Amino acid sequence: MLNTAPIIEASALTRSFGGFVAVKNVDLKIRAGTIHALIGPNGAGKSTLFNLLTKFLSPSGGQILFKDRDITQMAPADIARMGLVRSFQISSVFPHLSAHENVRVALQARAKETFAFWRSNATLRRFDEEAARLLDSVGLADRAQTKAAELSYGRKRALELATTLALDPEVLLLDEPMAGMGTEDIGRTAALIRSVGKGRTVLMVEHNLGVVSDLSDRITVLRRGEVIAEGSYSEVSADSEVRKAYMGGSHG
Ligand SMILES: Nc1ncnc2c1ncn2[C@@H]1O[C@H](COP(=O)(O)OP(=O)(O)OP(=O)(O)O)[C@@H](O)[C@H]1O
Repeated sequence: MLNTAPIIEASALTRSFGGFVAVKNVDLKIRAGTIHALIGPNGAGKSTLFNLLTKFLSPSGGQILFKDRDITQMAPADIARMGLVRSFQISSVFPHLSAHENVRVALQARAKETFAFWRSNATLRRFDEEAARLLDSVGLADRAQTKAAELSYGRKRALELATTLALDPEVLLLDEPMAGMGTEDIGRTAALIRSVGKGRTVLMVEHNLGVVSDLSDRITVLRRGEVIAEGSYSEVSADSEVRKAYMGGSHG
């Protein structure tokens, strides 16, 4: 799997804010079918790099290829349509709709683009069945009729994942999926990411190194906007530069 072709390939990716270079000449290959994590101390440039790859920020220089197509100048909605979908911090959940309705809305939004006759009863039934299947896959079958606003934090995020999966992404981009979660939700969400990662590519920024070591096939470590190491968890955690970066804490 680690030898599959890169599905995302960034070269010499750079982003400056005024005179400050937050991401500097980053070369990055995300291989198809892998779970790939971006880590590094605070201020290392992880969020900036993630925002560049998901097209929430424009690069100051460099290039991003997705399945060999140049997406450097494309908008987030366009790359989402191509199968590169970002979850957690943007996917919207409607608080007053039930979990089931939220997933159905996401399924309908996707179908609208492909089927002209999506309102037929048979199609609506299919949406209901598919929504139930997706809720089940994220462990929310017994909360299907609960309003999103009434779900616990961890379950809300599981619902966000279900609405993202409704778009059937080829690449799932997760921005700190464990942020703000307690131990129990972390365990459940990690299992969820592993299961939805089967047959897809996952790129995540994550601070919880236990989760990173548990889930990731490959890890890229950033410090001060540059890649300082890449490899498996055991490789990067044995790297002296990585150790130094983490010892340096927030000054990384
Ligand atoms: N919009 C911006 N304007 C100015 N500077 C920015 C902006 N966004 C990020 N930076 C700076 O770029 C550097 C990298 O920030 P970034 O948020 O990408 O790091 P990070 O690795 O995600 O950090 P953390 O782990 O704390 O979230 C920081 O020094 C930050 O202050």
